[in-house]
Amino acid sequence: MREFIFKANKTITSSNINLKDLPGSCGRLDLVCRCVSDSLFLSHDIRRDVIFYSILYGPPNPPIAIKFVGNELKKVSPDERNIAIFIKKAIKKFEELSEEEKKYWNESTPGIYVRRIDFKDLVLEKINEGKNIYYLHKNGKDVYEVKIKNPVFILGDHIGLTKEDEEFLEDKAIKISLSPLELHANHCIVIIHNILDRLEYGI
Ligand SMILES: C[S@@+](CC[C@H](N)C(=O)[O-])C[C@H]1O[C@@H](n2cnc3c(N)ncnc32)[C@H](O)[C@@H]1O
Repeated sequence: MREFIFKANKTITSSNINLKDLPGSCGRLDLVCRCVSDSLFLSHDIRRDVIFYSILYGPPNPPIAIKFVGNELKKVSPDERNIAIFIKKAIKKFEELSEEEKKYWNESTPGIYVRRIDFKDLVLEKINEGKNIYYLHKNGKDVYEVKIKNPVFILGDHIGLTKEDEEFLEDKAIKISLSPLELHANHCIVIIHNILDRLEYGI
């Protein structure tokens, strides 16, 4: 199983999503959609061994976490607009829940769940599940020097993680680098998949 957590610092937490303005008024929702697409979709297929989380921290009601489960997804297609429609449905579902219900994962459409949980608590949950946490960062240890097992990969958005998040991860995550260059988060996901695919196929 490969898992990804993408922290979206500015992404809208209301279902009032303008599908014609994902980067602007939706607070870089386009980045979230690209990460969903690149983590879960193959050509004419879905990666069933992937769970992708994004935690949205934009106004008006943060944080909202959305989970995409590869082996349960139905009807979602890889284009940004289609994914944004499903995120809009998930946030609408969230808005209709009671405060108690919001504490747990609630399915909005097949394979897509929504919940109130912050970044740190989600990371702690993953550690409790026995996962290993890898924080993707340009200045980390070279990826080829690290043994990746049972992974959850943490990615920042255009702003990156806060200093506080990084301090929190300090003793919980292995910081790994894919390149000396600053890459887009969705491109990092593609590279990680390729490295792990090649290992799995013994190449
Ligand atoms: C556009 S970058 C973030 C840039 C932001 N200004 C910063 O300083 O963190 C988006 C995310 O991709 C990941 N990333 C970017 N370049 C990387 C690299 N060379 N190796 C590993 N991860 C990288 C990091 O998780 C980063 O937070």
